[in-house]
Amino acid sequence: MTDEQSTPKRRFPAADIARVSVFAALIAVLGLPGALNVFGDAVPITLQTLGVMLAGAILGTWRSALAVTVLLVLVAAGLPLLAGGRGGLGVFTGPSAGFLLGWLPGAALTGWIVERGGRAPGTLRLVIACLAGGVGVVYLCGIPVQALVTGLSLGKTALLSAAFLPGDLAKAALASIVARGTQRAYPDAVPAVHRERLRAGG
Ligand SMILES: O=C(O)CCCC[C@@H]1SC[C@@H]2NC(=O)N[C@@H]21
Repeated sequence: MTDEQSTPKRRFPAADIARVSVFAALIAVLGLPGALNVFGDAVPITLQTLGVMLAGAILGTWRSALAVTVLLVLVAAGLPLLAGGRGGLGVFTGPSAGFLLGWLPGAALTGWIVERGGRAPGTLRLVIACLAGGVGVVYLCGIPVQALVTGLSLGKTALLSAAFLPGDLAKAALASIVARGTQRAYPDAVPAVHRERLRAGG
């Protein structure tokens, strides 16, 4: 019997715990440059969305969702891990709460598209994934909550959120380039389901 046959497969190997922790930490570190508040106190421009896209694109669906969950739990517990050194339960009732919570499904969808979505070749699939998850889903969760909390109309809030687009498009492009480089340099670091596609040239 080989070692592989005799050792029971762990549901969550140490390497995955390490990857999830590293990306939760990366999202936190990307908050260090600070928050740019273009609408007074409402929703800041932050580099942390780059970390969310990178987590989805490199870790895949479940691991990226877990990385964002770890970050959000630490934030809820009061750690000042959001851009500008914010944390605590209050941020989940503020104008940016929907965006913040949207990071979770946003990262997961990014990962899902990278792992399983469509037939688009590697880099294009990464760009589509980052745009759909890291921008589309995050805005879909964020804009209605911001409208509700601020009392502005949905249309006005959506219009205001257009200010995030140039930065978020640049982050999606950067995340795709970095993720593609990571896939090539460390094929064993990407989720198994996606590794098969990479081997097949996807
Ligand atoms: O720090 C927070 O309270 C959450 C910030 C959410 C920022 C949103 S995410 C999408 C959009 N892009 C940005 O750079 N900022 C907003």
